[in-house]
Amino acid sequence: MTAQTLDGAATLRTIKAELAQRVAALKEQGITPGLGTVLVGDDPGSQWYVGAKHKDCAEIGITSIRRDLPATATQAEVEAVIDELNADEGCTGFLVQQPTGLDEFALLSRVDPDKDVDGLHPTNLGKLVLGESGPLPCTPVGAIELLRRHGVQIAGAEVVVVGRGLTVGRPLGLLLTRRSENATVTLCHTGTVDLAAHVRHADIVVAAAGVPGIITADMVKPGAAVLDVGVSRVDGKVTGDVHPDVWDVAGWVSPNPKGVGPMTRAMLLSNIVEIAEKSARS
Ligand SMILES: Nc1nc(=O)c2c([nH]1)NC[C@@H]1CN(c3ccc(C(=O)N[C@@H](CCC(=O)O)C(=O)O)cc3)C=[N+]21
Repeated sequence: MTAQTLDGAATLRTIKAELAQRVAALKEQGITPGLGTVLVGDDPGSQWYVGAKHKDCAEIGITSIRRDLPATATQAEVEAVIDELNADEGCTGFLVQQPTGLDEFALLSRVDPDKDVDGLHPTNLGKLVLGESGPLPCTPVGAIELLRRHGVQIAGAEVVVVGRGLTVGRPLGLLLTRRSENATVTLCHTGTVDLAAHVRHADIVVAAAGVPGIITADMVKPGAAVLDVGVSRVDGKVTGDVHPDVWDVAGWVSPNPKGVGPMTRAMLLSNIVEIAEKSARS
């Protein structure tokens, strides 16, 4: 038996086609959405991600505003760029690519929460906890959307999330336990004593630990859906948290690359379009 693919690359293409129509409708109302990015330093991975986001935008008619700063940029210099983008009317929303090596909490907090396309501003994470609407974090929402678009049932499912990071694991537990999703979530992490015992019960496993191959075939319930969110580089190649043998046991697997990564970009585009549509209504 081999698992079916949760195809993030194909789903990104579908979502882009849907969003292109909404962008065209906005343009008829005289609104052109604009995405800003702030990149600090010259990490090749970060440069690739930011480049991909702007390419996506160009394809669907979203304007790009790109601010690349040298690795020597100070906290104050990055904050000045954030202030500039907060004030820029052509910038619908923007993000500061992580990691910056600077005080990340201060940077996140300085972004106008209404322009926070990452959904990581303390106000927006607070809204998520409180059940209020607002921009949502792209990677965990992308993981949920990937399951939904492949018909994997979330309501009633036992979900094991491995990883408690700010951008994936922690918000994913909050998202999946909302009434609208109705999953039961166990949040595992490096302090979990017996990871295998938890994963074995899961209908859906989300591996976001950043430990190559941490999810092995013997841990997975036959037929389960396994999402590989971990990104490590082993010998220059992207390597996920899911061991390749898991494909023989699981019902669904999201590959890595071409799984949740492209979905993160899809949800970023979706957040931008939603902010622009909200401004069109007001
Ligand atoms: N403020 C901020 N917002 C982010 O959303 C953010 C960030 N910082 N820092 C880094 C992470 C990582 N991230 C990815 C985006 C796209 C892919 C992606 O599309 N990957 C492709 C190609 C992978 C490759 O070949 O390198 C794939 O999975 O198929 C992956 C990872 C966004 N992040």
